[in-house]
Amino acid sequence: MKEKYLDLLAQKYDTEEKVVTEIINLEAILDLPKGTEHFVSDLHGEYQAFQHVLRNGSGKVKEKIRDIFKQELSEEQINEFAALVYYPEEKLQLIRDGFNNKQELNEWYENMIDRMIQLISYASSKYTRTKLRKALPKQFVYIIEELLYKNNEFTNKKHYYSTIVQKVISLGQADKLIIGLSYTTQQLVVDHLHVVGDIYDRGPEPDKIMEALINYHSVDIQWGNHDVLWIGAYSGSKVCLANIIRICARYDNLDIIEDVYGINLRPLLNLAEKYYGDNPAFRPKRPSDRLSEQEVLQITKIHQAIAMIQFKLEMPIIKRRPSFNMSNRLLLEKVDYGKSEIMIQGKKYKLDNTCFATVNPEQPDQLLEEEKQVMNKLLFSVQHSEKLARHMDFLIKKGTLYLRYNGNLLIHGCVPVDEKGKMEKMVIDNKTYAGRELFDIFESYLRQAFRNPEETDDLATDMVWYLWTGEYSSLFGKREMTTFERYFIKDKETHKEGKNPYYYLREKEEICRAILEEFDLDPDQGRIINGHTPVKEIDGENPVKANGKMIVIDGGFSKAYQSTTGIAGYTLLYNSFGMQLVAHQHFSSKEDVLRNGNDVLSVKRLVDEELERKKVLETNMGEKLLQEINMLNGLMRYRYMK
Ligand SMILES: O=P(O)(O)OC[C@H]1O[C@](O)(COP(=O)(O)O)[C@@H](O)[C@@H]1O
Ligand SMILES: [Mn+2]
Repeated sequence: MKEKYLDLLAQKYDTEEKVVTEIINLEAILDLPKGTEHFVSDLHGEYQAFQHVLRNGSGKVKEKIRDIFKQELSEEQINEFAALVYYPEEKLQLIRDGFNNKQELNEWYENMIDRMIQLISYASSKYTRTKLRKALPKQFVYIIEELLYKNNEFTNKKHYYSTIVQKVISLGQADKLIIGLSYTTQQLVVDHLHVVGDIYDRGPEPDKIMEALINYHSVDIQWGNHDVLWIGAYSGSKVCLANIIRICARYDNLDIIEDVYGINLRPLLNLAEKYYGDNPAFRPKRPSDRLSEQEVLQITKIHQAIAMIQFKLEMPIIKRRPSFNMSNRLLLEKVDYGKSEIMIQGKKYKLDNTCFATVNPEQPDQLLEEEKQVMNKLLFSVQHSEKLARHMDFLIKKGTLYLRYNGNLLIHGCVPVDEKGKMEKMVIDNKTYAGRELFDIFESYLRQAFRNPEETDDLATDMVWYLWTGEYSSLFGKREMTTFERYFIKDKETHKEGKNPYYYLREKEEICRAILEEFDLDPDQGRIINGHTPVKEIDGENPVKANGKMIVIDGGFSKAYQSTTGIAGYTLLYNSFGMQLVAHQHFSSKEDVLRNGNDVLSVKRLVDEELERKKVLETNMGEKLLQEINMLNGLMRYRYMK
């Protein structure tokens, strides 16, 4: 077996020199400082704000510009330069419009190209030349390398370089070069991106975020509860599908379903028009000015129709899966339809804003024939949307339920524990799981559901819905989801969703250490990185918990939640010098950055400083490279050193 493998390897490295070169190359990489990891979470469809954080590398781009140019450029010029690197196409347009003389513009080009080359040279100092080359715009690699490796000490060469730049300008290529250099800079400041869940729901453009991630140079995703809801819908779960449409209606985002993913809502609208009227509890949350009263009414009707379908669809699942332990959510059975009341935990509540026209009180879990047909059509449409297929494929390919990366544990929600901090157990298919094993079995069910989209009611598909809303789901982390109560009961007491004890126990170092150990990570070195719960900076909450073992970075991108956090949330950077938490102020708009240089105010907070600069050798990637080196050494002995 081993020899066969080495023979295969020898096809790629077919000369002694090739093997030696690769070994030396890999050894050199191991000795370089580790690349910068960038952590973001809870993007919730806010593409513009996300783009900004991505393009400015949570402040890294400006930091590098400042490092090099603080002596020669004013703060205003630094902001201008940074805006150019973030949004080169638009900024160039503005700059060009500002010049009325070609000569001056050309001087500006020459200056700018020179500065950008300096910036790239600085930002790439911890990479090999090969890696830098891969990040350069393809059509300009030769030119940029000539400019990069110039040596100003030999002034006779200066003329040569100036000639190159002037040629680029006179041939009308300056804009393209600057744009290419800007994207290279963005790529160099962040080596790898982690998205700690919740790309979808609430905001208007999750699809654009997906496209940006698909095009990003290096990324992994830890699924959030909202992401698995979309995966569930695509995998055949009708209840997940009802949920995503309900949330889109609630946030006035039905465009995503109809226009972006091409899913026909007409059958649902017809049903909605037939059975529902206006209802204050179901009006969209942030109706925009672009909506007419008629459109608001339409959305309100769709919202009710799909919410009622959702409540009905939940019931058979709860009944066929006793281990989900959700029988208290069989709410439609607890309603007194005559009196419009409900009994919850022994207490009677009045129901308001009800819309039970399609409910048969004798059999409240029964869908009308029309409702069934609507759901079948919707599911067909969802499973045949090419764009959705591409996005869901990517989520599955790059995503996991949790990730161990460079010694840290990345999870969107929580590790379900009891009050004492012991991992909660769940019985699935007659076997008991807890801790890491529970995560692994959840993930394998999700993948199974995705592989079998034609199965709509099997355990795997039901399990995806459980991940959205179940008590021991690592993504949800709450006792129950009180959607029904939020729509129909005034008393806010019933809206509470009791959190898993994890959310107060994670303040304790020993709990976090135990979790890290459960995931086979070194508790002295590792940390847990969490998303999901907005950090209420307003109330003095600290995102760094448990003596630094726990970092909560809910990005707070979601506009709907910014009033509860007081800021626009956090992102995290982890480079060879240590970890830095970045607090972002509310993002106004791209135009504001472009015109006024008003970058989001990002305040850095040091989480931890490495005593010695961390090298690639000490990372996940380093481990892989070491294995490769070992194999190449093996090949060397086997083939060439006889
Ligand atoms: O803010 P909305 O639209 O009422 O949604 C509230 C629901 O969202 C959830 O908070 C889940 O979403 P998050 O993962 O963003 O917290 C549920 O627990 C809750 O019922
Ligand atoms: Mn979440």
